[in-house]
Amino acid sequence: MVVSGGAPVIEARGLTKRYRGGQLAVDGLDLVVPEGSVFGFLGPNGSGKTTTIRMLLGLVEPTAGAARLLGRPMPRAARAVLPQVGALIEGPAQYGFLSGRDNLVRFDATDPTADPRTRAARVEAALGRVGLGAAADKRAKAYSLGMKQRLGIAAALLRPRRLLVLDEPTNGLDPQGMREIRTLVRELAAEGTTVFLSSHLLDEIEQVCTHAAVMARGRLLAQGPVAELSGPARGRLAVTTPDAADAARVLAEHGVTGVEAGEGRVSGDLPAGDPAADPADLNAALVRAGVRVRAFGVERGTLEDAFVALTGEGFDVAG
Ligand SMILES: Nc1ncnc2c1ncn2[C@@H]1O[C@H](COP(=O)(O)OP(=O)(O)OP(=O)(O)O)[C@@H](O)[C@H]1O
Repeated sequence: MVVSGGAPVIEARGLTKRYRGGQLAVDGLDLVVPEGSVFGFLGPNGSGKTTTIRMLLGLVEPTAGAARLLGRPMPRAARAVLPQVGALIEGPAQYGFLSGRDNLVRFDATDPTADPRTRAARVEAALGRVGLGAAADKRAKAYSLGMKQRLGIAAALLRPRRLLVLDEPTNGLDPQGMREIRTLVRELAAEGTTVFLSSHLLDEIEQVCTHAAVMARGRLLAQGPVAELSGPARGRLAVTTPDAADAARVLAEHGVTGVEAGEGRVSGDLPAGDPAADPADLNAALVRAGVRVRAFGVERGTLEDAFVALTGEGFDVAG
């Protein structure tokens, strides 16, 4: 995965959308998506993700602000830029009575710039790309939801793309289907495609994305590399030991707070802001005191911790 220092693949400045009814769906959004990233656009239902994606792709006119895609202004440069961008918005549109392959043939034929002589090869490559080669002759209506989603992505990948935009690609999928999509996203990223995907599922973003932005009620709360967003967020120390009571005492003596001792396990909060509190020293202190340590680690904060810290509320994953 190459995250280069080049121009951002997506850049929004003060991007705002107020719908005619007066609803402020997106409010002054500043967004920077680095090339080569898998960028998670995270927010509860109704937080403005789809509206943002539509503005980025030039499908909805912003009320204020500006968006650039692949370094070019949108929607002005849409004709030059969009051929390099694959998008899957609001689920795949497919003909159930056609096979997966014939769906792609049909879709490819709607592209006036696609050479009919190389169509078959293009379609086979796209089917292989998403792992539908073996199921290519099945009718799409017999596909699982995950397969339908992959067929939709295959359609977006009939041409080489610099950027792939996926709006809630795992919505409604079972765990197996989600895994398939995650694997595909990772493979595409490894080949250098920047992937921008929206989701209301925190752990999904955490598992697949290098970068993320967090939206709530039309506003951007935070953005950056996932590791920076979720950690250090007050790492919690976790020690696995048969001597839990002794370990708890030693840790407390060394400034660890909120110590909890359970069966074979002790956890606690590292002394905040104390540069002398190196976890290695705590481990050494345990060993000196004769505590037998089976495992010793600092648990990173999760994106959910970060979200709760940002909003003061839980992440509503309903719907
Ligand atoms: N065409 C429209 N006209 C008026 N209001 C709209 C329109 N589309 C969306 N909205 C409103 O704008 C807000 C943001 O909606 P949007 O679909 O962008 O959010 P989202 O984060 O993508 O949510 P979801 O995951 O449910 O699609 C919501 O309150 C929604 O009701």
